[in-house]
Amino acid sequence: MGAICTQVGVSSVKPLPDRVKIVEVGPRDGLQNEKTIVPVEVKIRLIDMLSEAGLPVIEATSFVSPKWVPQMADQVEVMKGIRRRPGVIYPVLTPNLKGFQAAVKAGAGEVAIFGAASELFSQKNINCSVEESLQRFEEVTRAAREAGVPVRGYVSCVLGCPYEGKVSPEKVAQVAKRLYSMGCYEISLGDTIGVGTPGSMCEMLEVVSREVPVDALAVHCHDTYGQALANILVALQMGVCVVDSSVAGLGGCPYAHGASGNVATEDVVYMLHGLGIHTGVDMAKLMDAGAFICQALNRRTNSKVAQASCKL
Ligand SMILES: CC(C)(COP(=O)([O-])OP(=O)([O-])OC[C@H]1O[C@@H](n2cnc3c(N)ncnc32)[C@H](O)[C@@H]1OP(=O)([O-])[O-])[C@@H](O)C(=O)NCCC(=O)NCCSC(=O)C[C@@](C)(O)CC(=O)[O-]
Repeated sequence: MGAICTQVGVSSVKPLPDRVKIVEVGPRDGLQNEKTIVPVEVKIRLIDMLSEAGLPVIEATSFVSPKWVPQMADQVEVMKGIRRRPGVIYPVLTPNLKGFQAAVKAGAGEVAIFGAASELFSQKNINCSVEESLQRFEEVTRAAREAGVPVRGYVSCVLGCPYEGKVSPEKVAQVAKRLYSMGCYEISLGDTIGVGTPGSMCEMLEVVSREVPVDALAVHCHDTYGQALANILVALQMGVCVVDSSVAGLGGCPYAHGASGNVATEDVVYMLHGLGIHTGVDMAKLMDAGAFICQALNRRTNSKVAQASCKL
């Protein structure tokens, strides 16, 4: 794999972008796995602090079954309680038509559908095969088109699966292409369990970008093995300009046992600003949001930048 990637890397390295869009997933991916129900006022306050910090996209909640993910059962209250800042997008997860209809009714202006490149993960996460999930997503994208609602698509397990192990880049490309063809404007490639390395990220992106234009791709890295920032940097070098992250590094998928949090937004912003890349994010306000949610959860931050700043 190393040899393949060295070749790919040389031919694919692009100048770093001037600007990167950060998709903040903390209120959804960050909180969905919390065992104790987080009060709705805390979720609303967190989302409002993140919008005040300049995050352009904040994934607010999920319209999934409350039996599957009890932490997201207050989705309607969250959507009604947030102070919508002009220009900020607040997407929500919708696994099927029922979720889509509920999301629109609650005022969602954008939704995300979430598939996987692994059969077993798809079964555990949304109780259906990959093919069945794509058929459900066709229904959602059709309804979304009629309602004028933009749809983002996720592919999970792009660099490895907690149940199947290695996942082929070709399978990732196939699912990403289907989501893109059905109308998703952006495809977020999820390293759900954080096992990827710059080598496997590079190889996967090379294969996927043959099927989906690179400017429609985002990366969504969990930091289980401490590789997330390195993987993001490689993705930027390959032309990706959209990065998902979670304030304070909160999170993990309830159906991906052992997966740690997403890469911390503070750490991504620190790296990007250090590279001279514009994000529109105010680091001080972002740190306040991280401190707020860590205090509310009685949790130490997973952000290295926030940890270092506390020592100053
Ligand atoms: C997809 C289902 C619903 C299938 O679940 P199912 O049990 O197969 O669904 P069903 O159609 O047989 O319905 C069963 C019950 O669920 C209800 N139901 C059905 N749909 C909905 C809905 N939308 N909202 C609310 N309720 C719903 C439905 O009405 C029924 O209620 P009952 O009659 O028993 O009272 C379920 O498996 C589910 O909700 N899964 C969600 C799992 C989830 O949220 N996982 C975490 C997000 S993915 C992730 O974190 C990865 C990501 C995106 O971050 C990227 C990465 O890191 O890789």
